[in-house]
Amino acid sequence: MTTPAFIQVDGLEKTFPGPLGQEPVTVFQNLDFEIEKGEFVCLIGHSGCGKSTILNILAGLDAASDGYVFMENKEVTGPGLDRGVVFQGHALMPWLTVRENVAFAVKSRFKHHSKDEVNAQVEKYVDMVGLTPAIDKKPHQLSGGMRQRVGIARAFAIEPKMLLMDEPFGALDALTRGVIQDELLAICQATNQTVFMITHDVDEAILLADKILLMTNGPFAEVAECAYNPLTKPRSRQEMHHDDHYYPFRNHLMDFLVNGPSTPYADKSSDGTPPAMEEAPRTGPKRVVNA
Ligand SMILES: Nc1ncnc2c1ncn2[C@@H]1O[C@H](COP(=O)(O)OP(=O)(O)OP(=O)(O)O)[C@@H](O)[C@H]1O
Repeated sequence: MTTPAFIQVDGLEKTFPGPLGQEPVTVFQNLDFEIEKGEFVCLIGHSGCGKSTILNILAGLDAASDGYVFMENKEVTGPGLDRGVVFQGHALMPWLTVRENVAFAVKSRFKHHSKDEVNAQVEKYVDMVGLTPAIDKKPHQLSGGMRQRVGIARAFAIEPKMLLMDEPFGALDALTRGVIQDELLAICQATNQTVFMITHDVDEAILLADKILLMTNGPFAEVAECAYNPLTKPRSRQEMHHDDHYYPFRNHLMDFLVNGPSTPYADKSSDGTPPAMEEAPRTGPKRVVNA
């Protein structure tokens, strides 16, 4: 008998009631996928295909219309502190300092921790995201990137079995985004964290994910492909474009987003070598031959 995956999603479907007098809308259907412990999974797909709804169902914040989510063989039926969620808007409490915001989550998760234990836990994770100098500041005294880091520290500080992130870096400038991606990668590698993350950024997915779920457009969206990241680990933003798989894999993901599903990446090269680059269409001017 095979051991069930850490997260098992079976036949997930979500139908929302339509606006007054209109038919209900099935946003996605027949979703089946698995997440192994310690795996980093990214979900990509166009706006409206239901990515946030899926994440909310995994978090237990929304209910599926059909199908199931199991975590460690137990059905997910509501929110729980075994799952940490990071949204695009960091959702910090503005009247609390960084320390107090993170401590609030730690105290809810570890009810029997002493004051010193809570403090130690808070300081460990605030330090991990490089915010020790700002630990006693309030959110309005921080930049957007710093606030997002607090959200990440808070989610990690409860030591969740699974971290769920909905476009956590979507509102950040490219430089800050890169720095926090590197931090996230380092923390995930150090803690073997299981992560499910939504992103619109193909390079972010290639850098961070072990596997990438590719969703078709809604309504009736489905996961068309589960693409395993062929780039060797550890990956870095600075080096990953030198990996032979980078451009073929990136092109595959971009082609999916532009043209829809095609041959799965794994089937394009069965022997582990990168598939040959598809030749770009020749659009240059035709050579005029003088008669
Ligand atoms: N509570 C709701 N009631 C009715 N329709 C909803 C509700 N929540 C979401 N929807 C619809 O479900 C669809 C999927 O929404 P969702 O936010 O999950 O998509 P998404 O893929 O995350 O989009 P984006 O990439 O733009 O964030 C959208 O068409 C949205 O309008």
